[in-house]
Amino acid sequence: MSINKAINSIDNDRLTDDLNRTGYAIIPNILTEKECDILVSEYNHSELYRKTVVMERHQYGLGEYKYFTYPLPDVVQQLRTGIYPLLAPVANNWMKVLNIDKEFPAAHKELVDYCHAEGQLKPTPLILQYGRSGYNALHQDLYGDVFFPMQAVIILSEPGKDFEGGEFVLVEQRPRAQSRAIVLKPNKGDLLVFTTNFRPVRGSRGYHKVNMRHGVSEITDGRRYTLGVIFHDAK
Ligand SMILES: O=C(O)CCC(=O)C(=O)O
Ligand SMILES: [Fe+2]
Repeated sequence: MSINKAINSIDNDRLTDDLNRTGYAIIPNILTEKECDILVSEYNHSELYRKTVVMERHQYGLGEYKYFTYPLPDVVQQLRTGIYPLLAPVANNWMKVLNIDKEFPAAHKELVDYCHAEGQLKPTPLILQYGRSGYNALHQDLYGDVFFPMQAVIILSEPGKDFEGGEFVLVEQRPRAQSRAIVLKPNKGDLLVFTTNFRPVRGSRGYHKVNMRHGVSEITDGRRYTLGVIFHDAK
């Protein structure tokens, strides 16, 4: 199945409902095994990337990631432009219920144009690699004043076969309450959409902001690769 076909067959109502209820959604089988394997096999093709980050040097965790350069590989470009239009209406509704005067454009190209006009020129999609003992500390991916409130990852390795451990962790910082952890185990090729910084939650006096951070628990064995798709560009 082509990526466009996979994206077209997403159940949009369910995606919207999951995001509104929980701040995340898992969409199975967006990439084929082969598409995942190709991205992994190109991890050492240095011409595809603009920057490599060794995570332990910044205390981001243990592992390494590389930001793609423009033009993005076709698969990454298709995912970024294909998924965005499904998420923009959800993001706009989030801003509306939180009384934030912000509207995201319907097409991804317009969001990129806006980022570029604000001096955020660098592409943010990335590929991450963690070996045994690797992990990703809880964080948010904000790269400037312009940011889209949701992002996506695709797991490129098979849990239980290519690696053990390495769960995807979301932590919800509830206002005036203790934080709540959510542990997710997507399969190879699955797309996981999640909240980048905050989402609306309905309380007794209307909606309030709930802050979310994400990370990856320790990889206890093997090697785990992921593709990260962030919709805004970076300063
Ligand atoms: O490796 C992961 O699952 C998390 C990657 C990540 O932090 C990101 O794509 O922003
Ligand atoms: Fe991240």
